[in-house]
Amino acid sequence: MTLLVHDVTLTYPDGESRLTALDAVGLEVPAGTLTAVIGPSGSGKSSLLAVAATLVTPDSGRVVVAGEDTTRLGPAEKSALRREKIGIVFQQPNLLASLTAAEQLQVMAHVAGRPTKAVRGRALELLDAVGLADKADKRPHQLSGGQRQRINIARALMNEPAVLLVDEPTSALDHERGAAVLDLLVTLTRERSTATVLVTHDHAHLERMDRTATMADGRLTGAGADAPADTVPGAQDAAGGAQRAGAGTARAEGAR
Ligand SMILES: Nc1ncnc2c1ncn2[C@@H]1O[C@H](COP(=O)(O)OP(=O)(O)OP(=O)(O)O)[C@@H](O)[C@H]1O
Repeated sequence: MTLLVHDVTLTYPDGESRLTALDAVGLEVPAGTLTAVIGPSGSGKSSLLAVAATLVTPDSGRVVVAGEDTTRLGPAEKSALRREKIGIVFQQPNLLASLTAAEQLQVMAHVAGRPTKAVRGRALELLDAVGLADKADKRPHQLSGGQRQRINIARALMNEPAVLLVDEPTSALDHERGAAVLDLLVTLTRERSTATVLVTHDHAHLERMDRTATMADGRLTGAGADAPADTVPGAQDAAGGAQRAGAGTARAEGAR
């Protein structure tokens, strides 16, 4: 299992007490599949992505990325794991105004310490994969909102992540462009074998996702975490990885 969130609870300070944002949440995402997470505002979707991205440490539970139990890692190790194994697509593209489309991607390889000659070629290949081969030398202000979001997605894939986390990628797009971006995410998930989690309010295209999990009041249902481990493709790998890390069984039981 490429991404495994196991029995995760996350609370935030809330006056005198604490607010439970994630309540015993479990999520299993095999490589090459896409899980959509839906749910009302405040139900915990962004918190789930932040925990899966290792940006927020849960109160309890485990997050296993490509066999690595991230709960055992220090801050520097987590940063390295994020750079190498996790691609994150935020709602807003946040592209750098002075860089061309190709440079937006190339800079990711530099940040990850992979400034090889092949970087430009990989950036161009990814721009081609998102339908922007002819925009490599354009700057953000020369591109439409949909094109900027495609660059945002290509940029997240630059370092060949095992896990792709996507937060509301269609919220600023019209229906047609939103549908095209979701189609693209499904195609890239298959082609690049990423374990993809997509938070969306856009219910129109959910039938194209492999799974749809629903978040309500910090609890998640339908995320595959209630399936027996031996029926989920790749689950044995996750169990091996987790056990090597000394973390016990990899079966997630949070979603009921
Ligand atoms: N940094 C924080 N400090 C305190 N409470 C927080 C923090 N972040 C989120 N919360 C609370 O945790 C709960 C879950 O929030 P979260 O943002 O994960 O939900 P969401 O489903 O992503 O909502 P939305 O769709 O509006 O983005 C909410 O009650 C929210 O107010």
